[in-house]
Amino acid sequence: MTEPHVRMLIVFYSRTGTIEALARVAAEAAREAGAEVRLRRAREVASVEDMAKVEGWLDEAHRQNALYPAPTDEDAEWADAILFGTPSYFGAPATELKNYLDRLGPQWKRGALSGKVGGAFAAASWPHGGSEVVTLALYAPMAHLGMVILPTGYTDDAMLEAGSPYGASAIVGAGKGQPRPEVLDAARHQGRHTVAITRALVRANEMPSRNRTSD
Ligand SMILES: Cc1cc2nc3c(=O)[nH]c(=O)nc-3n(C[C@H](O)[C@H](O)[C@H](O)COP(=O)(O)O)c2cc1C
Repeated sequence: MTEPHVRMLIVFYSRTGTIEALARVAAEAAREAGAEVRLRRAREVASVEDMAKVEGWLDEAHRQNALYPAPTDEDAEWADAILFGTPSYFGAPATELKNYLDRLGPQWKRGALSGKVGGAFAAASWPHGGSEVVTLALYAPMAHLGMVILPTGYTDDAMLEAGSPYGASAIVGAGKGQPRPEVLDAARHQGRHTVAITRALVRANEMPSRNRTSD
């Protein structure tokens, strides 16, 4: 039997590269599992003047924005599965990512995302710095959009080592740098797992937004 084609959108916001690293390996693993992946970085909403007050922010934004297109509403409609990645900012998801979600009103109205698989992953400086909270916070908009929320659970040892039952999660500490290999494994697992479950729904013809014939 031919495997159904799975389309995955990964939308992330990352200021210093941690979430970017998780998003990249999740995308890589999803592609290896046969999915077509669009990797998109939500754009800044702060003014250039305010960004300039934070060391390195503008440089990182330029670097990452040259690599990843901004997410569009068409990306969300195209996808069968969407993974959202965000840092914890005072225990809440990044405004930049939320701003993308907040532009999906027309899609919500048409039920255009209903039945699509959704998941989230996060990063924080400290073990209790909010990575689980922000992952769960993203479940609410996914529910409003009618998505099939997919936690990772402990479906792989990688989630015991470095994830949470909700999704991959990086603790970066005071310094910056690449996430630990265990964290990258958890993100890879989340990418693969999301493709497997999405593929099953596509195969079962349980992807309402794919079957829609008119608005
Ligand atoms: C405005 C702001 C608020 C933050 N609040 C928290 C926090 O409440 N708890 C925490 O552990 N880390 C906090 N951090 C650290 C970020 O979560 C951390 O730098 C981020 O997860 C790294 O991801 P990135 O490299 O993808 O940007 C905050 C960072 C910023 C800029």
